[in-house]
Amino acid sequence: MEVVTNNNFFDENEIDFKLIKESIINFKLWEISNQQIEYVCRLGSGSLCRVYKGRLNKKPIAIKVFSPIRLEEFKTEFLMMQSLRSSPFLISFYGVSIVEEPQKQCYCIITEFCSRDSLYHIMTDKTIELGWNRFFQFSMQIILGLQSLHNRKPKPIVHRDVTSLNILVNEDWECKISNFSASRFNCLNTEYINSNNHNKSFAFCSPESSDFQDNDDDDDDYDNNNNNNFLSLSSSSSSSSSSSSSSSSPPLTSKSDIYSFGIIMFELISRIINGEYSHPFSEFKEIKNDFQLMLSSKNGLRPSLPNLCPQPIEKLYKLCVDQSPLNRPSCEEVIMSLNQIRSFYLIPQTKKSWDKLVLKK
Ligand SMILES: Nc1ncnc2c1ncn2[C@@H]1O[C@H](COP(=O)(O)OP(=O)(O)OP(=O)(O)O)[C@@H](O)[C@H]1O
Repeated sequence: MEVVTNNNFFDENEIDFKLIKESIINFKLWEISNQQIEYVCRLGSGSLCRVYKGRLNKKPIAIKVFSPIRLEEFKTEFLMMQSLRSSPFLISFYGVSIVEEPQKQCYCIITEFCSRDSLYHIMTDKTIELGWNRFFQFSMQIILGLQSLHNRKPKPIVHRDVTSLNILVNEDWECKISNFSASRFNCLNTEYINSNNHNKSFAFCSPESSDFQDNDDDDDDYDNNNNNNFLSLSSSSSSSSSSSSSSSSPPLTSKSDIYSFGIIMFELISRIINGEYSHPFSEFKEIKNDFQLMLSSKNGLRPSLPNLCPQPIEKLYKLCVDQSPLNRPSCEEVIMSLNQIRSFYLIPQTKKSWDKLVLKK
């Protein structure tokens, strides 16, 4: 019998699933038997997975099923989720499971279920009325979620794919930051830029995301200035994506997440004042593809807020999407600002004039 020696070729019958499972750190610790899970219906699908609603011990859950070719993404998301510290504004992680099919094993991440879908879905639903109270509530919850990532000890986490699609909202209208599969800590290398997987997120990518020059020295200065010690997959995971060394990656830090938060502010503000959702950058008809979008944001172009936007909110938005990461506020500063602006809004005279700006159906 001919022996096939090419490593790229394998007979599916010979895949040792047990070995794969054992190679995933802490899998057994977090494993939930598939028999305990009841599947209810399909919720949606992303670029990496299919998502189902299910039940575990009668409690509603979301089951994110990764196809076998997405094993690396599964490992990344699993690594991130097990290292999250509990926060009401981060999606709660319950465990992992395996769906067994003949010659095929799909790995699943089990999380809490968010019945109102994503913040994006809420903003695009014209039947939902959004006013300034929701603006303050959602913005505060998102920034508190980010703060718990950025302040994680001993190693902080940068999400790096903060978009309104990745903010899920539960029955009680609480925002939960989710989808950590893109939280590769060296994500913005060429592989990421060229990937179709994340094409929805370009409008949320900070301008420094498209830097490719080797700027190790800058990285050091930047990290010193920001007291950053961000968890890096290159040191904490065996993921293949980490092999592209951080030496050629731009200095992406918590301030990249703040930029993305600023773009979510734009989405909320324009939805509240205009009464309908506008995609960030969609006003610029000359921008036809993601490359042009990245180039334009690198050249300082930003989605423009409605003319009537209250000035303190506009000021905070502009700071968050500042060209220089160093000028962008930290989560603590955003929280302080939001609290001050909200107190100002609650003064009856201000409230009356700001509420007049909200377009009601
Ligand atoms: N916990 C949850 N509760 C309710 N719906 C969820 C939950 N998790 C995911 N979904 C739904 O499934 C969709 C896809 O999930 P998710 O964004 O995690 O997939 P993905 O493949 O990682 O996405 P992307 O294409 O951004 O990489 C979400 O937009 C949402 O509609």
